[in-house]
Amino acid sequence: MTTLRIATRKSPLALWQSEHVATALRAAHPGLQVELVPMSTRGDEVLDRPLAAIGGKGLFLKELEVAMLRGEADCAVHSLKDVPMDLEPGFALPAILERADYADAFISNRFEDIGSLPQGAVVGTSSLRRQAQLRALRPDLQLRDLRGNVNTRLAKLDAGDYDAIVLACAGLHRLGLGDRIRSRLLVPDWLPAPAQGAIAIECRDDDPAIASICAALDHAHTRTCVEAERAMNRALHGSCHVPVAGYAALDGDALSLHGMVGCAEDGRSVRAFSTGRADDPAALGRDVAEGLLRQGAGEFLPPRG
Ligand SMILES: NCc1[nH]cc(CCC(=O)O)c1CC(=O)O
Repeated sequence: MTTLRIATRKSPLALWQSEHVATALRAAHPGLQVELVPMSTRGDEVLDRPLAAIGGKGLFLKELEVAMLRGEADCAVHSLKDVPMDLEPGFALPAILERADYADAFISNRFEDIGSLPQGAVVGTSSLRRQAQLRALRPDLQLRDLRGNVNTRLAKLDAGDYDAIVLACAGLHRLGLGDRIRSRLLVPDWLPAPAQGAIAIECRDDDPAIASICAALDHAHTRTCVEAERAMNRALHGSCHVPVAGYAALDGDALSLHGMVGCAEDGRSVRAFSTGRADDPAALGRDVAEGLLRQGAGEFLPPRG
């Protein structure tokens, strides 16, 4: 191969993540040429409607997958939390990079944390998962939609449209905006999206040469954790239509997983925690999903079938 071509979305965060992968691949394979193929996706273009209404997270992948099928790119870089639980047939994730900060960030120009917001304050987030957790902690808050890339969302906060917003710490750190974080929202009180903070490389599953180049960046510890989180989400039929949150930690051989399913409208939620073996993260994910369903999570999930 002469040059490895990475398909990427054009948002500043996507470009940062793809550059990060390109740099790491060049370091892992001296002499390898790597270039980015930036492209726009429907998820980036339709900003006036909630993601759930226009087809969900897969929208951020589709155009990049088409480019790989057409031979215009060899692989694509994604935030793993935006990757659907079941990949399109014919694709694989040969590398999951070491997870950065997993936590959500509370961001405000006037308030330090959720607890110090005044009664009835306006908080911006379009994430059902974040809305459900905010409602549970503070039923008085007014939650308003907030879409667009990270810089757009910060600009809307600065324009005074919101008293506070919630974003992922990882994205802020990557864009050099870590100083905007007023407080980190931490496990177990607040759970992130499954796989938040992890970057994945996707490629065609019929191209072992490319998969093996990418696999040099795989981080086994992170893969174990996010497999537990994604197996839980899969067992719940989670998607961006459902407020599902989860975070797994690995300490030696001991894997643990916190899970939550909630209701964005009224903040009701169920939570589960369990521990399992590092060599079977999917079993732990299913175990926590069963615990959530036993407690009535089904009520918050869309009808099956
Ligand atoms: N939903 C968009 C998205 N996808 C990944 C990140 C941040 C980086 C990450 O979580 O890996 C963000 C922004 C955010 O949620 O604030």
